[in-house]
Amino acid sequence: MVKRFNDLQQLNGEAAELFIQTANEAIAAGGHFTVALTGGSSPAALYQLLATVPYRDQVQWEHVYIFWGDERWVPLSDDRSNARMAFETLLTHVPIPEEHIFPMWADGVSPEEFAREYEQTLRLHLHPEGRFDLILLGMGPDGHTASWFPHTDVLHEQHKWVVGYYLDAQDMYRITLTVPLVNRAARVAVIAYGANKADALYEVLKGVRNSEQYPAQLLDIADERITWFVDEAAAARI
Ligand SMILES: O=C(O)[C@H](O)[C@@H](O)[C@H](O)[C@H](O)COP(=O)(O)O
Repeated sequence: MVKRFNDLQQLNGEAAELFIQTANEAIAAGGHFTVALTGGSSPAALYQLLATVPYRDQVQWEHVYIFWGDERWVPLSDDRSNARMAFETLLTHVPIPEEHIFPMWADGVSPEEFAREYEQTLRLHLHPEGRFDLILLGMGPDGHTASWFPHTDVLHEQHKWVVGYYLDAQDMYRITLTVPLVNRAARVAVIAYGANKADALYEVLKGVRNSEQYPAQLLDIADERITWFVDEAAAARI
């Protein structure tokens, strides 16, 4: 479903409520909550909100396990790191055990080998079939999500859960969860706001099927399991 907001504070408030509700349901049902965070700039305000009262006190952080949907292959100290942004806005401000946080970065290993190791870690923590309780995503102006960039091979990966690959367009390696793993999640929340997302949002939600060009079209899960949190500027064409 698509939730449209005039006000970003309200958008982030409702996204925070979804995070909290999903966490509490998962913890009540199975004792822990597995979530993959997104990077980019859009989720920063949501993460800051989750780190503040009253939201922060509504999550049993000791039962939360943090992964990432994708990452730029850079050290955690690099200001391009998605993990760094999450630590600065959320993870250092809530009582989550350090051993419950799994950044997509390691020194001294290739991105490809890291991806294989990260997949093994996921197999230890996710429900047997590899189902996250929640995956947070953003969407680029080009219609990419996670690190599913247009015309890349990762769009066609149907077996691996995690892939590390060199992204020519950005001259950097990326680590990303794959399409089948994301589409298996119990819930997905996509945060996309700003006028620069309007064309891509139209193509992804209403346009002709062209997932090579608009990879977020690959988010092919039942409507009640995915929520798009968009502002009116991004929703101008839908
Ligand atoms: O590593 C990344 O860049 C993100 O994971 C990426 O998929 C992001 O969600 C989109 O690029 C939107 O980014 P903005 O929120 O900054 O527009």
